[in-house]
Amino acid sequence: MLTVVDHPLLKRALTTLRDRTTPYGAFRRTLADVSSILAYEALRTLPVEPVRVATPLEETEGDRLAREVVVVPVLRAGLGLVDGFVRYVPEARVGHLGMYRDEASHEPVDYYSNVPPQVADARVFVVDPMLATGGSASGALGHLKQRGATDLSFVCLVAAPEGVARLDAEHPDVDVVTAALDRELDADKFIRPGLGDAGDRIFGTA
Ligand SMILES: O=P(O)(O)OC[C@H]1O[C@H](OP(=O)(O)OP(=O)(O)O)[C@H](O)[C@@H]1O
Ligand SMILES: O=c1cc[nH]c(=O)[nH]1
Ligand SMILES: [Mg+2]
Repeated sequence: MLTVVDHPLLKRALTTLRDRTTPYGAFRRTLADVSSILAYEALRTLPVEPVRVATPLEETEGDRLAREVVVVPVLRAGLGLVDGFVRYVPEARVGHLGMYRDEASHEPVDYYSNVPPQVADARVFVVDPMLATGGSASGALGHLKQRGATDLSFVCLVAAPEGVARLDAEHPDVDVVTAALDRELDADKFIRPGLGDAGDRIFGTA
């Protein structure tokens, strides 16, 4: 299932991120704000279970999270979406998957993996700002399923129709949450209108 999050503050922030004149410091700060809004929406489906709590006046029923949360950024750009998740769920574990997209073939190349064993029993959120061809996201989700994950969501900032279709075909069980569904991929497999190379814009490497 695809959810395009609709919020005026998210729309304004996304416009700042699309703007080619936004410098990387402001880009990073704005992406941290965006990560809170996306995390808030993506975490909406977390299961809770009852717990007794004593107020200063009496005992009553409350809620606690029923499952562990694991957040897995796809390096590098996914790091920009971790803040919001760990702000709301400070006890969340964070795994890392290193992948870059080969410039000629556009296929993802794996270079790092450090995933907590608890993924098998956790609600797992894979985060990466850009879902373009879907190769990186599909590879990341496949890797986590091999490690035992069964309850996965993919959270991004900008999605291309081609990437959404690929996840739908290869990982129909995974919910996708995005701030925007853009028009198309160009000949270089960049998202149009998009925001350019997310990693370079976050880290100032262009
Ligand atoms: O859907 P795809 O076609 O696979 O493209 C999306 C991937 O490309 C970008 O990463 P990039 O390869 O630029 O690495 P970086 O984060 O280190 O910049 C982006 O952050 C995704 O991981
Ligand atoms: O538009 C795109 C496509 C892939 N990766 C990016 O960072 N941007
Ligand atoms: Mg990049």
